[in-house]
Amino acid sequence: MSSTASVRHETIKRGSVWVNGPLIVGAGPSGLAVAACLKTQNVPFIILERAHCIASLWQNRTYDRLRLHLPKQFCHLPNLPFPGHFPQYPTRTQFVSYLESYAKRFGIKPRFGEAAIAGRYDGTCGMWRVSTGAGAEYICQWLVVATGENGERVVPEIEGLPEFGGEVVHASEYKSGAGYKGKKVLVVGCGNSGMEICLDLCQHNALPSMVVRDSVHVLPREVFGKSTFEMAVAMMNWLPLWLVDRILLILARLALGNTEKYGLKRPATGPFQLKKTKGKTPVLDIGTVEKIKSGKIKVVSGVNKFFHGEAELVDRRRLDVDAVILATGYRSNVHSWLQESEFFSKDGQTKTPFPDGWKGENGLYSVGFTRRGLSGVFSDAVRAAEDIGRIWKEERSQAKKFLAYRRRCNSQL
Ligand SMILES: Cc1cc2nc3c(=O)[nH]c(=O)nc-3n(C[C@H](O)[C@H](O)[C@H](O)COP(=O)(O)OP(=O)(O)OC[C@H]3O[C@@H](n4cnc5c(N)ncnc54)[C@H](O)[C@@H]3O)c2cc1C
Ligand SMILES: NC(=O)C1=CN([C@@H]2O[C@H](COP(=O)(O)OP(=O)(O)OC[C@H]3O[C@@H](n4cnc5c(N)ncnc54)[C@H](OP(=O)(O)O)[C@@H]3O)[C@@H](O)[C@H]2O)C=CC1
Ligand SMILES: O=C(O)C(=O)Cc1c[nH]c2ccccc12
Repeated sequence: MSSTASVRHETIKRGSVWVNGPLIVGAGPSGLAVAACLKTQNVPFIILERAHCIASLWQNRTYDRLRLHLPKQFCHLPNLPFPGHFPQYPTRTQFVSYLESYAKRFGIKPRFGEAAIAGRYDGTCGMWRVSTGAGAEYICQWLVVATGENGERVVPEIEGLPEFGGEVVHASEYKSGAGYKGKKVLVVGCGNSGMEICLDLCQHNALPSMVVRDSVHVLPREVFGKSTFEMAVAMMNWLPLWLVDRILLILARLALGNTEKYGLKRPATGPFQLKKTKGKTPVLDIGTVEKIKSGKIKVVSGVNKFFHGEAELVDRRRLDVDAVILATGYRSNVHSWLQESEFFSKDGQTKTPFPDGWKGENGLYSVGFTRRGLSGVFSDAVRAAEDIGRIWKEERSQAKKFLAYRRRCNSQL
């Protein structure tokens, strides 16, 4: 007994922080949402954030013209709806100001500049131990992973890119097309980022070409003035997913025409089925398809390699290129710091599908790994906080009983 205690004592660093309540890693929408739900139950917590602000994805790694692309009723966090004057699709600035007031309303004060760099479950003491780049170690009974599905950018290694010579940026560094007037810009990737960046470039009189290396589902953001996403969600209550997908593809054909004619080949699996199984988000079009049809945006095949000022495509064509924007997506960073393989899969997503992927073993939780955007964040945060709150209260009442018992025993001595 005493030897175990001394081993434990030795392995716990002098400056370690024992967390009273859960440790939340990440202060994006997910971290803030779970923190707010804990606050409403008076459960204490510590929240770590690697950046120096909340919601760093939204504040630092998105472009100026970005808006939420799902209607606002699918995007607010628990316990605080968006202000009534917000439009149907709030702007990035509005969303950030909502998150700022959310943090303020619930008194959430993240520890900024603290990136989790290592985390593991210590079976000896039955606690999670998380080290940060700032040199601290946090020891906690509950660990909530809220670092996001988009924690790191995906930057492909394409032959010759270092020799290209022109500007190369990832979509997360792109702010606006203002500096690209008259430039031939190759946008690699045709997800929502690539499509919207091309549109932005067009509107700033640049000359964008968009790489579509395989296939993509493009749906109109609205059909007959109604949100396509909202319609899909309503249909899913009554119809199987394959049928919802069929209907959506018919609507897309009516609204956008045959997009395959313009190089936008559709995947064999339907758009929502693909989102569910592979996490690949369909593009919600806000005008890019029109620009492709009018030839203002060129669709090109995959890139083979780069030369100085040029790109060679898979179809052997050569393009003159002034700048490259890699709209090649993001990945989770969970495996770069958390030593765990039961709950999180190799790609840093949770193994159990929605809505049950929020709880692991030994006090491990995840919020925001549902492949369902902000509506998934809402669902996970409420469930995780309720579960932690319940256990927290049970343990506290047991501890209180124990202390009262000790006091009684002491007074009888
Ligand atoms: C351009 C873009 C637009 C989007 N638009 C929509 C939309 O309209 N609707 C929608 O529903 N979803 C949208 N999404 C999906 C988006 O992921 C969610 O909206 C939302 O940001 C998820 O919140 P999160 O807190 O889980 O992740 P994030 O917003 O990524 O927040 C995670 C936080 O954790 C921090 N962090 C990461 N790693 C560490 C670490 N090791 N230690 C400490 N802190 C760490 C990050 O700095 C960040 O602040 C969009 C995504 C992108 C990229
Ligand atoms: N609110 C909004 O309006 C917006 C929302 N978002 C969301 O942010 C998330 C990330 O979106 P996004 O940044 O577009 O990332 P995505 O992962 O959705 O798309 C990445 C794209 O890059 C392509 N790609 C990756 N590597 C290469 C390569 N080596 N060569 C050629 N193409 C490549 C992919 O092709 P392939 O499919 O073949 O792998 C895919 O087309 C999504 O969930 C999206 O919905 C993004 C922007 C705006
Ligand atoms: O924008 C995103 O990344 C999202 O994850 C939001 C979202 C969740 N489910 C969808 C289905 C179609 C388009 C966007 C989304």
